[in-house]
Amino acid sequence: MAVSSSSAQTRPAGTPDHEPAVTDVVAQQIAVEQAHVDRVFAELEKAGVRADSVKAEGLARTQFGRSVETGDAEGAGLFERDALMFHAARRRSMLDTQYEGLVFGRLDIDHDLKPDLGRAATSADREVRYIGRLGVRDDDYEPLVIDWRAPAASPFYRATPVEPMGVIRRRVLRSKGARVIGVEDDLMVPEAPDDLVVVGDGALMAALTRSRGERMRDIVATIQAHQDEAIRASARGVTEITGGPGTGKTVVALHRAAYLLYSERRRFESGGILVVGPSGAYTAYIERVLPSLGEESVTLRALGDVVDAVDTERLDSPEVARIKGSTRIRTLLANAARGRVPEGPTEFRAFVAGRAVRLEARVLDRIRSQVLRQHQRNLAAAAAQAALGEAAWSSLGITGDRDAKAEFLDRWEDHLDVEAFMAAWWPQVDPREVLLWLADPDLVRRHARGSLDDREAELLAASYATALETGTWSVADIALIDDLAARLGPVQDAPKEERGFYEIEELDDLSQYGVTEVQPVSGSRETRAEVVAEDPRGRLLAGRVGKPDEYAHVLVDEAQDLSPMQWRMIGRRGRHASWTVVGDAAQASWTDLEEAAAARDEAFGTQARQRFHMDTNYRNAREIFDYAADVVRRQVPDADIPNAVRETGHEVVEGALGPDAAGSVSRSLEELLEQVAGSVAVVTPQRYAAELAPLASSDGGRVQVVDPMSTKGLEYDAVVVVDPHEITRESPGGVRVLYVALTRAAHRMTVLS
Ligand SMILES: Nc1ncnc2c1ncn2[C@@H]1O[C@H](COP(=O)(O)OP(=O)(O)OP(=O)(O)O)[C@@H](O)[C@H]1O
Repeated sequence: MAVSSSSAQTRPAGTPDHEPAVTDVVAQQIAVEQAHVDRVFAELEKAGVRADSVKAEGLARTQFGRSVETGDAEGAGLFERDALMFHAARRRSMLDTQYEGLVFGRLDIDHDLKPDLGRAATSADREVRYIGRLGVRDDDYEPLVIDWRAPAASPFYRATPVEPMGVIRRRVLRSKGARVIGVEDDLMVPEAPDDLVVVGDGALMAALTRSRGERMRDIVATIQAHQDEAIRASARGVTEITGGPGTGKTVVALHRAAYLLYSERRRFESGGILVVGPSGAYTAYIERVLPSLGEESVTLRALGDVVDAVDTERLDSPEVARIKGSTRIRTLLANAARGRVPEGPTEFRAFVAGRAVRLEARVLDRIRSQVLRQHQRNLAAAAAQAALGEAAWSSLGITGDRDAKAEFLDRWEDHLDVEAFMAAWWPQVDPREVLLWLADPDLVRRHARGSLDDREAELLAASYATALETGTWSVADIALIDDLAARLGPVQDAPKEERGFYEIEELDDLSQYGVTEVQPVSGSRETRAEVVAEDPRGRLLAGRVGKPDEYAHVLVDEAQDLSPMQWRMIGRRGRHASWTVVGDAAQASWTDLEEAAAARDEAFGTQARQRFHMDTNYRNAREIFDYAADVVRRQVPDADIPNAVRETGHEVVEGALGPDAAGSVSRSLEELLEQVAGSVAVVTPQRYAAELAPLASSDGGRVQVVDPMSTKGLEYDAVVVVDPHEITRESPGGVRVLYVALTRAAHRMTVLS
């Protein structure tokens, strides 16, 4: 640790009159900052009491909307809200050991600073500004801490020695709860004033060297100037953030979400922000970032979890995923959604108003097509019944008798046979049912004629047979369920009286047997759960697929992986939204980038776009990243290769896998567990997954065994990459997915071939 300046004024009382030891100076600086942090916490305690009463009056949330810097009633409302958030955050912090400090920054500012003159003003002319996760003022309404998102905090992120923006010293405070445990300074002028101590080797390096936990941390104390630009960019239109692995795209995008909620709270809190990521592991990994920034109102969804009632992690084979992801499949979905219900009736026969009516399959098909041209299927039962009635009357060949027709149609409306026929011919169709119809290869071939070949039809049908066996959907199915839901319309409840009727019947039946306690028809939760557990089909159809929620802002991470069908699904949730889209084409697992780009453009509409490019890799040690970059460059010459900033002196270790894969991997694992303090991952292709799975229990949960696709967006202290050749062979994106696996390690990596 470096101490570049100190003086008698900054030494603690009683220090002998010689240069103080480095630790003394640091301890003393920590004590100075601790005094301020204590004041902030004391103020918040008082504010907590005030905030509770504000809350009781229901006022707090009606007064949002302006910067915390405002001195009027709205500012007060915002401040009380911050106090409320503080109390929520504190409760959370007891559970969350990662929670790092409410006050994390300090600026010493000289408003008349002339950078080229070098020396800055003495303490009397300087302003001290503290930066934190939320804004806090004292009784006189003087700011004790400024919210990191407020304009007044901006120099903390933007000041550089070339353009210091008045800042002499930028200080980052590290804390554990309310206790300050370290400070790191950056000097923005060539020489510090005598009374200003500068300690530390820079906060960024300190942050990057720390070990990785199970959850991503926020970077609010060390956001870099180019990242800050993307975070604070205009909320309108589409913001695209690109850059290679580890360049902070995800973490920047999440801070942007927090910034949008701060700068336009009314719009984004009521309209909602949706964050979509590649997998459940990813959402679990990032889920603490926004709460640690004080924001709880963002919806996080994995691609397998975008549609309500369905949540899956199962991946199809690359071949099947390609069929399900391409918009070519829409022909099949459209035809299936418009087609006959399998096993539905193929003709209608009944006596209505004393007349024998018979309608053949051809007529029924024609009526169905006509009705569906104007209506969504699930909303068209009444229209279908009416059209059927007209057709039935025409089939009788009676002309000119208006009264007879009116009487016929009247009887038709509530005829029991017609009702029974309608229930079978035009039932409410769950979009998931339609997908399960596709387990029939003949039906797929018939409906997909011209859009899928026979082999593709075969593969697709087989995948739905698998769904029916396992009771699980695949991630790619979710977008198809969503597409079908949009075609079919929401499933309608049966009319209320009807249900009442059955309930009474059941009640009567049971009472005959002396049963006194009667369950509702839908059954108790336990019974339903049991049925669902033993019945794969029941599992696939559990819950209700509702209308998609719409959001005011949609943030898509790992956007390069979205298939065209997934873009359409997300697009339905952001029809009136602004977007933040984050990605790196060199890490793509969806191969037809052009088709995906077209679907993405359709989702964005004609909105203006702004682009930000990140070119510094903050995750991987330079040795690790150079290794990965060499691999990807060979096959993807135009890959966007960032610059890794941190060296460790530890090269990537290459080894042989040998016939005993588990033995080789576990030896490498032991070494890595010795070398790093945090998380270690074994990234393995499918071939060794079962054999290596037991390694995950080693070392108190520090080790994870994961497939390459599931590591997207994640990172670990150390990684063993197993059989890179096989990873390339089995993955949908080939070497691009291997590139993902090779860029997950922060400090150490072993590759076993
Ligand atoms: N300014 C910063 N200060 C401290 N750490 C940072 C900073 N920027 C990025 N990082 C760290 O770098 C790592 C990589 O960030 P992130 O996961 O957001 O990168 P990414 O570009 O999304 O990567 P990938 O495309 O490989 O998933 C994270 O540990 C993140 O906390």
